[in-house]
Amino acid sequence: TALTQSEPPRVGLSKLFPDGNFPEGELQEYKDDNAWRTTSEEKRYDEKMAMEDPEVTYNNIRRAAEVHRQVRKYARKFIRPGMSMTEIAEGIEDGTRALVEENGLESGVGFPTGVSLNHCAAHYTPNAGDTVVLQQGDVLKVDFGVHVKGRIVDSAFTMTFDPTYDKLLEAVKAATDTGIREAGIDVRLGEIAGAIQETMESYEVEIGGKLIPVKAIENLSGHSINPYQIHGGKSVLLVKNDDATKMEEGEYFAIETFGSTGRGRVVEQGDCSHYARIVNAPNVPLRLTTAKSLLKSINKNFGTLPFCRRYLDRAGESKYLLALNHLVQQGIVQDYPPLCDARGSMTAQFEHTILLRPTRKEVVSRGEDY
Ligand SMILES: COc1ccc(Cn2nnc3c2[C@](C)(O)CC[C@@H]3OC(=O)NC(C)C)cc1
Ligand SMILES: [Co+2]
Repeated sequence: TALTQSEPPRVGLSKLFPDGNFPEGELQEYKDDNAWRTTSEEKRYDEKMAMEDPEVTYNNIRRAAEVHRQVRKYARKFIRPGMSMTEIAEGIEDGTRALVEENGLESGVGFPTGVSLNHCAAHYTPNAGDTVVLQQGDVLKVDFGVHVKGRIVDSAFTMTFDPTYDKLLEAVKAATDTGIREAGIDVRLGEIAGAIQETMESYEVEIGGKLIPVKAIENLSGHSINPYQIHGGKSVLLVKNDDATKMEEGEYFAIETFGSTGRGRVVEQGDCSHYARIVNAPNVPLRLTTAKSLLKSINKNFGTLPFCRRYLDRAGESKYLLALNHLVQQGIVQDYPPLCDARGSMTAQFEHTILLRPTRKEVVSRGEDY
């Protein structure tokens, strides 16, 4: 039996971690008026919870995080200009499904593999027939998810193949680390946003002899994550605001920031690929028989996890577009078109998933790469 991961990655992690214990992420103490948590009653409670049974509490998401680290390590090696977006997305999905030992809704891909290019920041993955090929000068956002028992790790990084936009990537990586450092129990979302924007906008990029300020994208955000629900309802914006909503103990957050050399604002642009069944969707009677059967397939294969058209193809669905658009119109499925800044601008993203544990923050998706 293999004791190390193969290349391409195909060895399930239960074989690499036979005792079922998966590594803890990076630990950060809470700041200021929550620092007391490190040595308090909660500590014993927290440790008791973690020791109680390795499978319980945080072990599921740590298994998902280890899959994420091993797949992205391979992705950063194999993704090269000249590859199609389909080859890139499927290379990541094949690795994820193998390592997480995909098993229905128990474990698998967390959401569609985002491979947004250049001025597009999020929610692009190729549909069948997409012929786009990665170019040398492209700025590629790789945003993919892994889930174990519905606990989703949402983490993303940006890849380039020449140094032109290094300062943009540096700005976004720094802004995301600021967001992670500022996050904490009882911290206001608006405060974190202000700190993110300040870090992001302290950078500029020199393009063709011109200095361009990096802008935080004002209508994108990080978000809370619930079991089987990628967006838990709380948004961590990237620009200063007075949202007094607080982060709470036990919550999971995707801390992601997006920087741009353009407007600093995205609009919906291009064909939709990303969808998700709405949690507590209205139980409207569906007249369209094809919509009824498509909804059954969505519930069976994804539940409320986001999916894309390629995943419907893979599940054996065909000629489903009319039915899918009907489910969107009826408010049963939400569509998420690609989100793009101005043509000619460049956007970058870095993202981690953090756990607000009683005694400390755990950056569960942290790796040696970012
Ligand atoms: C359908 O597949 C997905 C996959 C991930 C998500 C998670 N998410 N939810 N919202 C966003 C995201 C992304 C993909 O992180 C990118 C940023 C985007 O922020 C945003 O729009 N914020 C406004 C509400 C202000 C959602 C759906
Ligand atoms: Co993400």
